[in-house]
Amino acid sequence: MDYPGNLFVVAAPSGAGKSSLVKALMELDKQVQPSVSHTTRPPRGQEVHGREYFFVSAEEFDRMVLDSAFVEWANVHGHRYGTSKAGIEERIAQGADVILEIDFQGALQIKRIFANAVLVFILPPSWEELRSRLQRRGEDSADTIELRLANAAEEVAQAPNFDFVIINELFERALFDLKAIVHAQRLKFSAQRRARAATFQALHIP
Ligand SMILES: Nc1nc2c(ncn2[C@@H]2O[C@H](COP(=O)(O)OP(=O)(O)O)[C@@H](O)[C@H]2O)c(=O)[nH]1
Ligand SMILES: Nc1ncnc2c1ncn2[C@@H]1O[C@H](COP(=O)(O)OP(=O)(O)O)[C@@H](O)[C@H]1O
Repeated sequence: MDYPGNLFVVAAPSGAGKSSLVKALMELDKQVQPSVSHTTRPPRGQEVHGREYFFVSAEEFDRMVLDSAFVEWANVHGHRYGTSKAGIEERIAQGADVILEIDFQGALQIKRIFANAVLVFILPPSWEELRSRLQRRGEDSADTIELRLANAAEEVAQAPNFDFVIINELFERALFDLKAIVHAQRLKFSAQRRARAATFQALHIP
């Protein structure tokens, strides 16, 4: 299905900086809207229900799975996370660009469903820096940080399956790269849509 809006998917190991980059991108580019996922993880300090996530019980998540409410969902670091169909399909159908901050399993599921989705993987500059960012963020217990670091190797191994990889060393540089990717892909897709429409018109295909 070809929608007028575009889907961008950003994945990264925990602490690499994806939430900070996506938030900064949306401040610079008002055409990009967030997809708010549902999760069974409890909220962190400043997180607000409906802003970072919809925080739901395991039972509610089960119900949504049974109702086929998710376009994709996955188990990540011991909790379940899912992207609701309602959250994205209507908006890309109306021409908005939607950005999903999800794990690699979800990203690859999205690419199977929406072949035009643009997958971006964010890498930290080193393992040491990843650990110190998680510690500096100060939102997770030591055990949670260790679990996230232990899972990071498997996640990083998926980077080659993505369309673009950004190393988030200097924040402003990484933000520039993300902005450039979104801008270039948007131009490419809109040129393709125009070319397709012109071809259909020339061939009198309704
Ligand atoms: N598959 C999938 N992954 C998600 C979704 N929402 C968030 N995630 C991922 O779940 C992982 C944990 O997210 P979170 O608990 O917010 O921790 P953070 O990555 O340290 O900020 C991250 O890799 C997120 O990208 C979703 O809807 N689907
Ligand atoms: N380029 C960077 N240099 C230094 N610190 C960064 C950089 N990018 C993000 N951070 C910090 O690292 C921590 C983790 O970033 P966050 O966006 O929460 O990561 P993620 O969403 O990938 O888990 C935050 O405290 C954030 O301010």
